[in-house]
Order: sequence, then structure tokens, then C-alpha cells
Amino acid sequence: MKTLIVEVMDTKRIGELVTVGRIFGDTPDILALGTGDVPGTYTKAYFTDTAVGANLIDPLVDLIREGDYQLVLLSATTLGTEIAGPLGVRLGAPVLSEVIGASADMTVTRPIYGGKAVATFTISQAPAILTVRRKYFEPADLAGTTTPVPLTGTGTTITLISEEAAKSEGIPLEDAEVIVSGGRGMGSGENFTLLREMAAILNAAVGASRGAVDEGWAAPTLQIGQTGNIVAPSVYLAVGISGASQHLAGIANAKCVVAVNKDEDANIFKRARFGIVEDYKKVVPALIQALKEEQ
Ligand SMILES: Cc1cc2nc3c(=O)[nH]c(=O)nc-3n(C[C@H](O)[C@H](O)[C@H](O)COP(=O)(O)OP(=O)(O)OC[C@H]3O[C@@H](n4cnc5c(N)ncnc54)[C@H](O)[C@@H]3O)c2cc1C
Repeated sequence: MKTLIVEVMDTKRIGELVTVGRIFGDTPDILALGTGDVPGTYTKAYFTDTAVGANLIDPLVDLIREGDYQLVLLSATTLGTEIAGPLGVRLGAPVLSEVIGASADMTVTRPIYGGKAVATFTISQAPAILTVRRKYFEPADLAGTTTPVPLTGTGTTITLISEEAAKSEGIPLEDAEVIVSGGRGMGSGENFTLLREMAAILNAAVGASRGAVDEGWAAPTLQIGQTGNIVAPSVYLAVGISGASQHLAGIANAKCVVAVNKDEDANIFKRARFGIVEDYKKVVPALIQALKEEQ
């Protein structure tokens, strides 16, 4: 199985995709998006510094055909998804998105029905394109570095005119080991200050349910769930979040969920390992106080 990884220059992300490639018995080649040496040792490594996914499609189609790659691996990020779809259409290749499991017998698993079930697929056509969900595969140890050669060929020349980084506070959600998340039960945007205070002590990221985002209390970039960020922290603290299935789809791989909700029948308690049935206005300040004393 000849495999090509397409990923930004990020050791963890590349490491996760190398792990998947190795499951299929291959030491993958790589097209790294960015400049500089690529983490890891590869027989063939290419790079491009274009930040526009659409510009990559034509040269990538050529690279995949000329290199006779049977499998293309990307992370299930915005950029990965942006590239995978058009690439599949151009190559007439199947695209399996949000892959969370892989085995040597060429089967992969991915969640369906908003995370309520997991489907298993057999890859029987080449090339096939896989987007792999972050944090489901242990990143491979990438020994050494490889100096990549530039990707040749030109694609659609969409020019990036300007870039504005989305406002982000603290640790990015996808990298966070601890996430403190608020829902509509927070009652107002100002009340998120309490969550930010707790997050700062815990070295955590702040997230939100769609309920809170719809109210305008949190930025859409903080939304967690089926139509937001898929996260996999060690600890997920859900405050004033009911636990709708679409929200739970975003935290399926969270190791320990702790919920604070004043409704003892709230669905979030079915997913939580620890639950506190109480008004968060009593609980969160007390937790902050206790954490401060521990510092
Ligand atoms: C196609 C589709 C996609 C969706 N995608 C997403 C998604 O990606 N992410 C997402 O989150 N949702 C998503 N939703 C919306 C989802 O169905 C829920 O409507 C949403 O998650 C509810 O947000 P919430 O839990 O904050 O609000 P609510 O359901 O209103 O729950 C608020 C909770 O706060 C509790 N509460 C109230 N006051 C307090 C207090 N003082 N102290 C403690 N607890 C309190 C209440 O008991 C309640 O359980 C999607 C819906 C659809 C149809």
C-alpha cells in the first residue's frame, strides 16, 4: 500500500498520520504544507507553502497519479476536509472522512449518525482518501528530519489577499488536555468570565455549547459538537450544558467528563463520570476557591 500524507508542518499531526500509514504496513511519503525541514524520515518528501487548499488540487492529482499512491491521508481539519473532497472528485476516488480506527486488513472505522454508531468500511479501491480525526491515534515517534523538494505544477491560482487570525484565548481547543465548557445554563456572556478564571488556573481551554454560541455569549470558534469542534481532552467540564446528542458527538473521545447542572435528569449526566446537581453559581466559585488554595 503506497501512501502519501498531506499535512501542515506539525509534528503531532504528521506523527498521527504516520501511525495510520504504518498500520497499513507502509512508511508513507509526505507532502508537507509549510516551509523548512519535515519532522521524520521519508523516502520522498515534498513541500508547498500555499495556504489555499484549492490551489493544491491540480498538482496533488498529478503527484498521486505519477507516484501511483493508493492511499492519501489527511487530518480531519478544516484544511484537510477542504482538500479531500475536491481531490476525491478529480481522482474519482472514495473519501472516508473522520476516520477513528484502522487495521492492517484495510478496514477503517468512522462515527455515523452524529456519533451514535460506528461504521466499519473496507478499502477496496485505489486510490482512496482518508481524513483522520485528531487524537485518535498515538503520534509515531518521528526520528530525524527530511529536507523536502518543492511540489511542482500549478493549480487554480486563488490568491490569498489577507489573513486575520481568529480571536483565540489561551490554549487551542484541539490541543487542550482540560476543557472548561459553558452552555445556555450560564445565563449570560459575562458569566463566562467565571469559566475563563477557572480555565486559567487549570491551564485549560474554554469551550461552549451551541446553545451558548447561539445566544452570542461565546465565539462560534469555541463551539463543541457535531457542527463545531471535535475534542478529545483528558478532562471535560460541562457547565450548564444539557448534553444534547449533537454536543456529545463532539466529546465522544473525552476521557473524563464532569458535569455541573441544576437538573438531575439532564442528559449530560449519562455521559459524565462525575456529576454535581447544583446551580453552577454556587459550584464554580467554590471550585475556583479550592483550586486557588491548592496552587
Ligand atoms: C443539526 C444540528 C447540529 C447541532 N450541532 C451542535 C453542536 O455542534 N454543538 C452543540 O452544543 N449543539 C449542537 N446542536 C444543538 C443541540 O441540539 C442543543 O440545542 C444544544 O447543544 C443545547 O445547548 P445547551 O445544552 O447549552 O442548552 P440547553 O439545552 O438549553 O441546556 C441548558 C442546561 O443548563 C442547565 N442550567 C440552567 N441554569 C443552570 C444553572 N444556573 N446551573 C447549572 N445548570 C443550569 C439546564 O438544566 C440545562 O440542562 C445542534 C443541533 C442540530 C439540529
